[in-house]
Amino acid sequence: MRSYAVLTELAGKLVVSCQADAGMPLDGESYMLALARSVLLGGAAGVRIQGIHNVRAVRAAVSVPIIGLVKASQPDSPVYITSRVQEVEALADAGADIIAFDATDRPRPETVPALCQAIHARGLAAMADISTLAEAEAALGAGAEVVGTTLAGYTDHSRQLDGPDYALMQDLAKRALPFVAEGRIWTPEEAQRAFETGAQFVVVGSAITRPDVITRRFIDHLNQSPQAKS
Ligand SMILES: CC(=O)N[C@H](C=O)[C@@H](O)[C@H](O)[C@H](O)COP(=O)(O)O
Repeated sequence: MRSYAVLTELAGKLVVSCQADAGMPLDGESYMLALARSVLLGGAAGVRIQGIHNVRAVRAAVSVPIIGLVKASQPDSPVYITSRVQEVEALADAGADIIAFDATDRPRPETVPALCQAIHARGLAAMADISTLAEAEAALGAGAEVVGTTLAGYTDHSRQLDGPDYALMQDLAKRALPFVAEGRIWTPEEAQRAFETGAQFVVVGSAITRPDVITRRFIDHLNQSPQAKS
């Protein structure tokens, strides 16, 4: 496995995912750039950015590491995070330093080794988004530098949890497999626990950059309280 300076640079640090679903009010490159600049002001060491135009816009303005990905639904396949070599090429052209791709064990348009090879051919680091230990082992065996717990709870065959999947992190740590903690991390304490469990770095998204989701959590909680107005 090659070593990538960008992974060393992020070790022990917080990366913030800046994403908006298609059609949401923050869906637009100027908004993504503003979010990226804001989280960097707050001390994020890097950003995770979805979409070619967003990666290009953020790359032009910031020098921190960018984890790039493309979300695109595929015909006859449930995978939607970077699943094609042509997406890898476009992310590399746009200036990503690390490319995140779906490495789950599901029908896919192109294989995990083919994606890793395409990422490495551009001199970039491969971050395999996985949902289980077996997927992590397969992806690292196929050449990925690091796995992300990103898709734990988002495949039918993985543990469905409300919070971060620490059991998966522990399994990865026990086997000394390099991993990034990502997915449903809502508090600084949860991020700290992920580091204590052995994460190389931690990625937080919704808790910082999705005001609609954050607001909904407040509303849902308040609606459950006896004082709530119906
Ligand atoms: C499952 C999936 O599609 N995850 C996506 C991956 O890029 C993003 O929608 C998440 O926001 C990101 O993983 C960060 O996670 P959280 O927002 O829970 O902190």
